[in-house]
Amino acid sequence: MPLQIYNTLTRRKEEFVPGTPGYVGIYVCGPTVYGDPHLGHARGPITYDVLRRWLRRQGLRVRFVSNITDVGHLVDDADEGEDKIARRAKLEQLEPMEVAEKYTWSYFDELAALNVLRPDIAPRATGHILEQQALTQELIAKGHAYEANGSVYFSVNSWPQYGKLSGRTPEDEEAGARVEVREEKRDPRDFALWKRANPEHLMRWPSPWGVGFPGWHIECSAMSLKYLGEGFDLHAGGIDLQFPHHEAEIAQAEAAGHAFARYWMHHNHVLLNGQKMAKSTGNLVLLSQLRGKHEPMYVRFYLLQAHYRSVLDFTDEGLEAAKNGYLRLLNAYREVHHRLQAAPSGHHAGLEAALDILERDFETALNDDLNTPQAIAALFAFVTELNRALAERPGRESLARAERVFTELGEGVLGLFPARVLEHQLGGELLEGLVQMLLSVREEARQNRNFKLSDAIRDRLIELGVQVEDTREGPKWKVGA
Ligand SMILES: Nc1ncnc2c1ncn2[C@@H]1O[C@H](COP(=O)(O)OP(=O)(O)OP(=O)(O)O)[C@@H](O)[C@H]1O
Ligand SMILES: [Zn+2]
Repeated sequence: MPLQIYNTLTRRKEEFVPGTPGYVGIYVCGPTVYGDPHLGHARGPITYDVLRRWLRRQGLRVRFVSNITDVGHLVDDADEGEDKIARRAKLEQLEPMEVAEKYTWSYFDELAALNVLRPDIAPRATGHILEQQALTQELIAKGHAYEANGSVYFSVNSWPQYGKLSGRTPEDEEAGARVEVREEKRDPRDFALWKRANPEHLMRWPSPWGVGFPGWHIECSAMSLKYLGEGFDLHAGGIDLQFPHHEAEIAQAEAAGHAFARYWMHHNHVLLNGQKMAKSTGNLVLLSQLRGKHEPMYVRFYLLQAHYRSVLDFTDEGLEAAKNGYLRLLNAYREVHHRLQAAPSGHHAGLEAALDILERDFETALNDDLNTPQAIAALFAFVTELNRALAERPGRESLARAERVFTELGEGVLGLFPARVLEHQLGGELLEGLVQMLLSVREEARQNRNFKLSDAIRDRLIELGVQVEDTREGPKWKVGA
């Protein structure tokens, strides 16, 4: 069965067919960069990273675009209030651009530690002011936007399709609209494309409507169309963005006459104590905190063990369990690698059959709306069969295939075994072997009453920071005091 994904636009699973054979364009809404990234911020990037790797494995060329919001996102997510970045700049006594730069890098650094591939293009909103103004002008020219006091608003009333993504009706909106509405809006549902800047507003640009700054939603319509073109394949983001952000993105693009994304994916939230993890509420676990305590691959594995469309309530115990599961897979991978070094030529029918099943089940799982928990379950089932086969000393050809499958599916698609982890493990093994070898030479020297040599070995190890303790079970060592 070919790849099916759940398309929020049609509310059902659909076969994913790229608009241009062989090529896929993906746009993912990135963060507003005014704070250190939390665990919730990693879920989308890891989900769409697996999708990207999976599509690449089918031989498709993927252009992956994910933006950085560095202007225009106001504190209350609506059209009033301070800019989130400008507010942080005041608090930290930095330039708004310094804030954006600082948190853009902390975001990318954390994602790199999680083995998330960098986007092909990571456009910043402030670098695309002209494109946003041009789209705003197209909307005014077509009668879907109007200027009022130096701001420009999208006229929701002029676009009956508004609501098609979220399924919200105008009645829902009227009822939900905030009471105090800016008088310059003709309809409470209208949203800003361009905002007049008050004198104290730091981030400001000239425009045909006076000095101001872009609204939050317009950046994504403008930048996705610029880099991926009309009717691009897939747009993704967190479920909280479905309304109003994505609804507005669609309206802006389509009302201006541009075909927009054909598939929409939304990942569900990571929760903490039952509430959405969010910067604005401070209900969060920072990725940097987790990195201080755990190997980042445990975190990646933890997130992939849940399906992206279900909520995930974070707990330390859950992460601990994920660590054990991850190590089970890693140890199996290492064991295969280790056995391969000295195995004689030969095939093992049981192992080959288990590999056939793994490849089939893994593919079925990912093609079913990126079912990563099921793909991981296929890996676990394989490891059980592998351990059984290993007791029968399988030959080189079968072991080599097992290693290749681990590399291609475990690392290539799920991104769970970067070279860093394997080298660390292999480096650790080598170190253990070398120190043990020195300690046994020292033991032998002692038995031969060659104390000069045994003391010299101990002293040299101490100089290198290796502490040796003689216990009843033999010498033990550790690094550090
Ligand atoms: N708890 C979460 N779980 C999953 N995805 C999240 C979570 N929080 C944010 N995201 C996603 O991360 C991306 C960046 O969002 P954003 O910068 O608005 O984060 P935020 O922490 O929710 O900020 P704020 O609290 O200011 O709204 C969006 O795609 C958003 O849906
Ligand atoms: Zn967006």
